[in-house]
Amino acid sequence: MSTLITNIAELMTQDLEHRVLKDAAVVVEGERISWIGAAADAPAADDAVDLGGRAVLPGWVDSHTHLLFAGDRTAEFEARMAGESYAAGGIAVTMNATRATSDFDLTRLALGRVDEAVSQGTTYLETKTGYGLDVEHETRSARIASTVADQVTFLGAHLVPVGQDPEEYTELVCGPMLAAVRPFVQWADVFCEEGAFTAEQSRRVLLACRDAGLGLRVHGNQLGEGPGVQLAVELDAASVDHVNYLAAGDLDALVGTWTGWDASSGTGRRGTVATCLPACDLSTRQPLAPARALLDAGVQVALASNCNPGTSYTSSMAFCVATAVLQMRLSVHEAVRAATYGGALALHKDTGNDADGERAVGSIAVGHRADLHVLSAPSATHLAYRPGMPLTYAVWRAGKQAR
Ligand SMILES: N=CN[C@@H](CCC(=O)O)C(=O)O
Ligand SMILES: [Zn+2]
Repeated sequence: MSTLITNIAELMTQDLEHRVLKDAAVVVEGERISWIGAAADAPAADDAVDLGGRAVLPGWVDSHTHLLFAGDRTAEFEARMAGESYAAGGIAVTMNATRATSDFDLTRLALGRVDEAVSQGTTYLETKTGYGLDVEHETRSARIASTVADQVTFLGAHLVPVGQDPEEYTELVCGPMLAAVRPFVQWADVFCEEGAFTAEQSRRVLLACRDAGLGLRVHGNQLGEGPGVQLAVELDAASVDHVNYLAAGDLDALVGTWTGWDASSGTGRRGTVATCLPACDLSTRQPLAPARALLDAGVQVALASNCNPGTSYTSSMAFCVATAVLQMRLSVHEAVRAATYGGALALHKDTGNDADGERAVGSIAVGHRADLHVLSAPSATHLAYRPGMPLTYAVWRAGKQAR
């Protein structure tokens, strides 16, 4: 079954050539894109959809979320808006509420959040554990996460539960907890920050997870200058996320990871993606991550929602893109790229085609997964020009219309 999607005013492919086509069309066949080009040259297909001059982008790739949680932290948010600072301790409030919730309800809550994200144009997403914080509840979160998200990250090292010895807890994470979650996860992450895990504890967790075959990511430099970025670089992590406070040398270290990468062919030695989380920066009143400086220096950047109940209770990638343009000084093309191709790079899903059956996401090209986001607007510029407006008109996810 093939579908011709035509009368596209602007097709922002985010492919390796950064092509933006005008008056374009796309053909979707099964779960894959089988053709793109000028609408006038489009081949016949079984079915046709006329988009009436709207813009099409790749579906958002949200590479950093925490969707496995119950409860609400409105009071903490209100206190923050009244001048309190964010501190990692709030995670314990969500841990208690999450542990007290049934499997059925935790699944329903997570699925509801995925639906919210998809209805706003997200077509591929990662989510993390990290609100269970014992073997039983981390395993349950990982298992449920594997049924609702495209990729799952083990974040047992999110916070040391109150009353536990940090060293003993770190050993638990590296040993029995890791063994129990392993069947359900692809990645491991640590919150390497004052009040959470030290560099030494974080390194121990990441090395154990790497030995178990997991890819690595780090929550780093969110609340102050710290060792997170350097640790991510040292261990060749796929991404370091937050990056609000970069010390002298952090930017250079990140740049250094990309020296073997050929951006024009998408080949070579991958570096560590800097994932910026603008909705979180605003909700915690932290300085916005220096996305402009990172891009200018040659670092690959992703934008993600960091949807979680503490620091960023939104899955709106459009809000992140608008903020990146309006306040972080990215161009619309750069911001959309970071929220699509950048997320795919961070999740190692930027390559793949018919030959290997592992379909790339985050860009529109033949053989890639048919993940398309149609805007109620003639160009992607409207995402920043009309911030906060409901601009998602239609969504195709793996070739199926999801909205
Ligand atoms: N910083 C660490 N983890 C989350 C927040 C967790 C919470 O406060 O519930 C984040 O990415 O911002
Ligand atoms: Zn996070």
